[in-house]
Amino acid sequence: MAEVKKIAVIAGDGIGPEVVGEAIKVLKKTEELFGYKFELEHGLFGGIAIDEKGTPLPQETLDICKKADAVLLGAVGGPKWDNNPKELRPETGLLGIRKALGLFSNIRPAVVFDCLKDASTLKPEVLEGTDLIVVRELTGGIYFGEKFRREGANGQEAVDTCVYNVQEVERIVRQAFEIAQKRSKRLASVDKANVLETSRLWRETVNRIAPEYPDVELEHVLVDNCAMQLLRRPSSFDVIVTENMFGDILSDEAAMLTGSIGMLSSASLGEGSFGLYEPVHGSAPDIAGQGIANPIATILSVALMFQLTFGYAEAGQVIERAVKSVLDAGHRTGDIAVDKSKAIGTTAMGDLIVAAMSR
Ligand SMILES: NC(=O)C1=CN([C@@H]2O[C@H](COP(=O)(O)OP(=O)(O)OC[C@H]3O[C@@H](n4cnc5c(N)ncnc54)[C@H](O)[C@@H]3O)[C@@H](O)[C@H]2O)C=CC1
Ligand SMILES: CC(C)CC(=O)C(=O)O
Ligand SMILES: [Mg+2]
Repeated sequence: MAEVKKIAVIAGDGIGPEVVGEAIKVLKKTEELFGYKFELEHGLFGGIAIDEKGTPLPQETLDICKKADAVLLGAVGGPKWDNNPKELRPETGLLGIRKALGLFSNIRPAVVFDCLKDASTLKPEVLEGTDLIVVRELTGGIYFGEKFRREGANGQEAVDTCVYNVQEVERIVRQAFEIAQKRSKRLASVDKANVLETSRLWRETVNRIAPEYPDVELEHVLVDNCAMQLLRRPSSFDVIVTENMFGDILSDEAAMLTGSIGMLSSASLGEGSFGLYEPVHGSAPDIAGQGIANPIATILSVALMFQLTFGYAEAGQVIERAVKSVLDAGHRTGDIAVDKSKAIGTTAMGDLIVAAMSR
């Protein structure tokens, strides 16, 4: 009898419940195929938690997450709550849950499926062979630094501070080197060391650690140049490691190599095997409730959960193969369809992927 794995399921807002629903079908199919047992416990988070509990991150949701082996998250936020920053600020929402669960590392793979090259704005020959991972520091930097307003000589001023300590840089950089060692052994460290003191500390730390990983070829790339090179030579990148805000921006850019942000999965990890898995995209209020969201990012996040938290490598591959075969067969949600009139909906895409799952 397989050990029961506890998964906290936080569907969230907007398209969150729609895409998470399809990921749950994939979990159930995996139980059937492999005899695994998943115990799902649902928690409220984000706008829906404000509406029902008066706070975006209720203690009981945090407790459900802390008791679980992994968390599956949809997305949170939307105009109803974003317009009132006191209710759903990132600090009390996404940033709060990441910090509370000690998730300092965000792994965002961007893999270009051959059959989706037509969905990208880049030329197919530029995209050829693109398969990269952005490793983003997740609980430090400017998103977590002190922020305040003050009266200046020319009116109100706003201040955001960016702070990194050496230990925060070391742990994410080591993780990135280790990931690179298991892949093509190429690591690009992205910073703005020509301007920012935090980036100088970042680069010094990377250079100090690099000799411990002599088999990994290291390049330093300034973030503005990296934004350009991602479009010019995406396939030359293997693992990119960078600080919180740069990683946030570059991973959305990398999403467009794959054709749509609806394709990008992510894992947020801490020291142990516990992880939070979510699509890179947000709650997409513009398409919520229409049944047209692409569930693939969330489904691929389940594959990451199997690989990185549960050690169910084969089950992860079964999901990835199923996604590929459905796309190869020409099925597309609207975001990746060239001919939008032939696009299928969220549920149909989920059903096709489940039907294609086999050992
Ligand atoms: N992890 C999370 O929960 C995140 C939440 N947000 C929140 O989400 C809300 C909307 O933010 P936006 O800036 O609009 O970003 P977004 O990622 O929700 O949407 C950007 C664009 O991509 C499209 N899109 C996103 N996911 C898609 C999918 N699965 N299938 C097809 N199309 C998809 C949307 O329709 C929209 O046109 C905001 O409240 C924001 O704070 C934003 C980013 C991450
Ligand atoms: C609160 C933001 C940092 C969310 C976001 O854009 C992300 O994590 O990708
Ligand atoms: Mg983002």
